[in-house]
Amino acid sequence: MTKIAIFGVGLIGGSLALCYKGKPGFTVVGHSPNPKSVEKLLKRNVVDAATTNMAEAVDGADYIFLCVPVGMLEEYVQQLMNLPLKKGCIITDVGSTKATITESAETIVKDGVFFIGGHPMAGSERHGVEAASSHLFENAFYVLTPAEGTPQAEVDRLTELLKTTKAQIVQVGAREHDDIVGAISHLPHIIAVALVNQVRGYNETNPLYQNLAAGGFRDITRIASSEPMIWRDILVNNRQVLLKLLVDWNLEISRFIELIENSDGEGIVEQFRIAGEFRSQLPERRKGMITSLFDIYVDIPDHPGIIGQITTLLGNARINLSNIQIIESREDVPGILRLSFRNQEDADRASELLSGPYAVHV
Ligand SMILES: NC(=O)C1=CN([C@@H]2O[C@H](COP(=O)(O)OP(=O)(O)OC[C@H]3O[C@@H](n4cnc5c(N)ncnc54)[C@H](O)[C@@H]3O)[C@@H](O)[C@H]2O)C=CC1
Ligand SMILES: O=C(O)C(=O)Cc1ccc(O)cc1
Repeated sequence: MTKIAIFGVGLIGGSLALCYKGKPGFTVVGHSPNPKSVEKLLKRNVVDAATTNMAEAVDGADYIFLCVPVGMLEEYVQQLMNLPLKKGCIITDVGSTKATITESAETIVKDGVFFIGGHPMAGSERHGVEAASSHLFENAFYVLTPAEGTPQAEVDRLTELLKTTKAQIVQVGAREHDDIVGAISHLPHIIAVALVNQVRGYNETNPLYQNLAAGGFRDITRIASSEPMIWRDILVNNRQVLLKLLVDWNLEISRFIELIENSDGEGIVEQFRIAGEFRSQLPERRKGMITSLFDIYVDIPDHPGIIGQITTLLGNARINLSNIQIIESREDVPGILRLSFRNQEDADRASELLSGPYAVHV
């Protein structure tokens, strides 16, 4: 029996637990310092066992996943090293930053125990075990950042274990990871929050801002709803990278100020053109940092109750809808409904189910 211990059974820890729970040959133990959380984990059936006792959680564990906020990782590794761990046990984490924990854990971990940094590059703005899903990591990258001294055989062992998540496992240097993820995930979270707060300020004197802010504004600011404590730790931890990125961001904004000041239409067109060209080369349909949802479009006649009918059909078939949006609905034009799913399988099943009664476009 392979024993997996998970510390911090929230969105990511809970999703990992669900990947292994019930699979033959695995037993999953969750840890929380809070007895109420332990009760909740057992009631929700995401783990085989749960405890507030660290020693009990790691007793005989083959793998230990640290899924707590980034600021707590080092302390957890230190506490684990004061406990009797099984020889050959691999400790890994899921933190969104990798340089500091990979470097500090290398100096803390010893005696036949290994630490290998990890970052599943999938998630959402939601948090807590309620938002966990066994499908979360499917088709996403899962980065491992082993320190130089870590034997490749141990990295291979963890890679093999992680195949169950259906993620694509890749190895990247910890510092390189933080540079890249700083640019494609941490900076966008800052920008989304700053943009929402800018509009929130205008809205104080004119509530029409909020009423009209739909569609694109909602889409690009979804990640502004992320869990504050998780992001406090990420931004503070990756501060050196982020300070450089924010300087570059200021340069990008200054460029737009200049283009607009000069009514430089050609320059603006050029900025959109080069951005569009680069963006069109980004991998599609691969779950990334800013999770792509799997969308289908349904033509709907404009009559009352239609949305209820569609969501009931999906619910009866146990297909999880993650978002729903009416794109167009005027008297003279049939409406288009955008239905978003968390994975391709759900999108395909929904498409098949709905294409009987409705016209569906993928
Ligand atoms: N949210 C996301 O989309 C992603 C997050 N991550 C990383 O995963 C880790 C966990 O984040 P999420 O699962 O999103 O957050 P979450 O809030 O859903 O889960 C965090 C877990 O840690 C526990 N926790 C929080 N403070 C604690 C404390 N002081 N002592 C003990 N336990 C504590 C919480 O009870 C919860 O079980 C973070 O390190 C984050 O950087 C990685 C990939 C994606
Ligand atoms: O919600 C989204 O689109 C995200 O980008 C989620 C996310 C948050 C933190 C990570 O380290 C990885 C992924």
